[in-house]
Amino acid sequence: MTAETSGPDAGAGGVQPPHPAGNARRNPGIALDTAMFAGQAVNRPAAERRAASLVARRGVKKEFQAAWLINAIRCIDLTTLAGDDTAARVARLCAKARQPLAPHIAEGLGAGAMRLTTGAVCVYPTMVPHAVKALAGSGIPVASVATGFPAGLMPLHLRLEEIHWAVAEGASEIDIVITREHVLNANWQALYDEVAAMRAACGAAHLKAILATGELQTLRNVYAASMVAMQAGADFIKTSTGKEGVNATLPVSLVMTRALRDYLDATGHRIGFKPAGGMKSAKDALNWQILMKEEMGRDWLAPDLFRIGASSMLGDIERQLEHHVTGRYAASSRHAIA
Ligand SMILES: O=C[C@H](O)COP(=O)(O)O
Repeated sequence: MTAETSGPDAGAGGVQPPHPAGNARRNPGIALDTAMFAGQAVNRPAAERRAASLVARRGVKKEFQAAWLINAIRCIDLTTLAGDDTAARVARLCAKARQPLAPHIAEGLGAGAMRLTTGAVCVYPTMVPHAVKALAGSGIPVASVATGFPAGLMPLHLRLEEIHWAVAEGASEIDIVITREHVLNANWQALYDEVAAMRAACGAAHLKAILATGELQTLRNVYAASMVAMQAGADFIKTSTGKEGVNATLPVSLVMTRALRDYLDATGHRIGFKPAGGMKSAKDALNWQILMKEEMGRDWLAPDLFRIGASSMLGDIERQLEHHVTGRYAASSRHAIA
């Protein structure tokens, strides 16, 4: 039997207004401690079964779906990471981040007065100045990918310089990529040192560590890389760049949330989670929120601890919400982001 779940903030009196970016109290990191993951085996079939059963058993009641989808919007890092990005495309994306729903939909949902925005806008470094300009006064953070995104295969001093540049241009969140080879060679010290150096380069900007889990070969590696990134001071751990062959999946996300829990138990520090890559549907938005609520609790349903990295999910969410309001579906082209 399906155990349905209520609204995302049902215990706190409805959907909350947007949060400022990042945790109030940042993860300072700890010394590298391989004992926290060395003996950690991960049973893939068990992780797959648990992930499948979570979303199968924990449906979202129809009357609460709109609230969950609105909550997903405030957690989206609205993203464009394409070779043909332009200032004009970024400006259109930022306009969408400021007003993610058409006014008749927001009003129909009773959210017209709520200052609903996406969690952030995420772009390549040279697009940061355009995003900063377009988002001025909105309070919406600009996130920049950096460190040779998506592969990261460039000298460390250049990757750190890229972080400095993006921060100087106004990015307040930096999505870094790790060197996958360090994980594949179990060179934990090298991984720790590079993420710690990146965290230092970020200064006040928050660091999201992209693990590129589709290239880490095993779930055991995913768990270990998650733990090392957190030990080195990551504010968020993020699944994927969106450019790997396999991007965000629920079983991988489950393993990463278990690492978040273990790190919290060991250190008292709350780290955020960002699934990203290939997440396109409103159903994805619901599934990942169910995972967060079941594995981490309601605190991980807010943008200071949960983001969804997506370039093309908002259109489907808007479509579903329009259906909720009007009882019919509009053509998806009517909700194009840019
Ligand atoms: O960080 C965000 C991802 O690059 C977005 O991936 P996507 O284009 O598959 O939505």
